[in-house]
Amino acid sequence: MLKVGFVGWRGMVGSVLMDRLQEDGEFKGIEPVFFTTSQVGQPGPDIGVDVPALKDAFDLDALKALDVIVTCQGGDYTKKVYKDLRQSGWNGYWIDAASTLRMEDEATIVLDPVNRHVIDAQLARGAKTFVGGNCTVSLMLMGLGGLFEANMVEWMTSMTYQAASGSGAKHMRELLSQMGDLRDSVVTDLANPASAILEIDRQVTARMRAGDFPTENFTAPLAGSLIPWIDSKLENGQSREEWKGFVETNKILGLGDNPVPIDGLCVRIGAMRSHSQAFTIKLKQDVPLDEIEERIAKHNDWVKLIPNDKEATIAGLTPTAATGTLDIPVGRLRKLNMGGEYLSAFSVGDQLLWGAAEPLKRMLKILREQ
Ligand SMILES: NC(=O)C1=CN([C@@H]2O[C@H](COP(=O)(O)OP(=O)(O)OC[C@H]3O[C@@H](n4cnc5c(N)ncnc54)[C@H](OP(=O)(O)O)[C@@H]3O)[C@@H](O)[C@H]2O)C=CC1
Ligand SMILES: N[C@@H](CC(=O)OP(=O)(O)O)C(=O)O
Repeated sequence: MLKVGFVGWRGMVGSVLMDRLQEDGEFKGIEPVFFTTSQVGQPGPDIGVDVPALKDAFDLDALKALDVIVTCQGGDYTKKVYKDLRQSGWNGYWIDAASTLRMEDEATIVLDPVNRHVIDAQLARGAKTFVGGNCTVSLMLMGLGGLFEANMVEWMTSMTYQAASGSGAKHMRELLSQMGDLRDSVVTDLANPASAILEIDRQVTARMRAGDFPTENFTAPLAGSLIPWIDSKLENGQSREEWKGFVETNKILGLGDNPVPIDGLCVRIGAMRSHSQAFTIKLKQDVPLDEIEERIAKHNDWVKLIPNDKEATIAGLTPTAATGTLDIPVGRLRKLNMGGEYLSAFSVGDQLLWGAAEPLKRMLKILREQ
C-alpha cells in the first residue's frame, strides 16, 4: 500500500481535495500521513480511517519515509522543501498544486482526461514529479479538449472572467465584505422603490472610491467593478496568468516544437469560485458546427454542451450553475462573421475542482493503480 503524505490539506484547495478523496473512497487504498507547517502533534483529520498525529511538514526525514507526497501548501513551501528533498536522495512521487515546478523539465502537468498519454509516457520513463495546471488552462482544456484532440485549432484567444477564489480564501471574504459594504451604504434608499437610482449609483460609486472601502487583499474594488490584471507583469506586457495560457496548454498537450498560439486577457470578476472564459478559435478548416459540437461533447464525461439559445445559456452556462460540480458547461458555439473557420465558445468551471484538486486526486489514483 502506498504511504502518502498530505501537506496543505486544511487550506482551501486541500480541503476540496480531501472531500474528493473521501467521496471516491481513495483513502481506503492508501496509508495516509498528514503534515502541517503550524500544528505539529495535533490530531489528524477525520477521514474515516485511523491517522497518526500531524507531522512537521519541514521534517525531511519524515517526508523521506513516504512513497508519495501530495502538496496543496503553495509555492513557498515547494521552494523550501522540494530541492532539498530530492538532493537528499528521495525518489518518491511529488504531486503539487503550486505553479513553482510546472515548467521545469522534470515536471509533468497533469490533466489526465486530456493528456493521459503524456502522463503514461512520463511514468514509463521514470518521471516522479507531477503538477496540476493553472486553473484557467485546465478548465479550458476540459471544455475544448475535443478540438485539440482532433488537431483542429490553428490559434485561439481566451478572455477570462476569473473568480475571487483564484486569489485565495481571504479574497473571497473580501469580495463578500465589499458587496455587503456597498449594499449597507444605500440600504435606506434601496428599500424605497421611489428613490432615484442615479442617486443610489452616485453613493455606491463614492463608497467604492472611499479610502476605507475594504480592499486590503485585492488592492482595488471588485464588487460592482472588475480588475483586468491577474498576477505580475512580464516584459512583453502580458500578465503572468496570460503567459500560462500558452506555455502550459502546449506543455500539457505535449506539442513541443509545434505549439498552438494562444493568448488573451485575464480579468478578475466578482464570482466566488467558478472561472469563465470566452474564446475566439481560428480553426484549421471550415468544419460544420454539428461536427464541432460532437467532438467537444464526446471528449470527456464532464463536458456539458449548452445549446446556443438564451434560456439554456442563462440557466446552464454560469458560475452559479457550475460551482460545486465537476461539470464543464461549454456553449455560445457559433461561427463568427469573420468566416467559417472562426468559432466562438464560452465555458465555465469550478476552479477548485477541475481547476485545482481533481487532477491531483486522479494522479494519485493513477499511481495507486500502477
Ligand atoms: N486558490 C486557488 O485557486 C489555487 C491554489 N493553488 C495552489 O494551492 C496553494 C494553496 O492555496 P489555498 O488552498 O488557497 O491556500 P490556503 O491559504 O487556504 O491554505 C494554505 C495553508 O495555510 C495554512 N492555514 C493557516 N490558517 C489556516 C486556516 N484558518 N484554515 C486553513 N488553513 C490555514 C494551512 O497550512 P498548515 O496546516 O500547515 O498551517 C494551509 O494548508 C496556492 O498557494 C497555490 O500554489 C493552485 C490552484 C488554484
Ligand atoms: N492564478 C489563478 C489561481 C492559481 O492559483 O493559479 P496557479 O495555480 O497557476 O498559480 C487565479 O488567480 O485564478
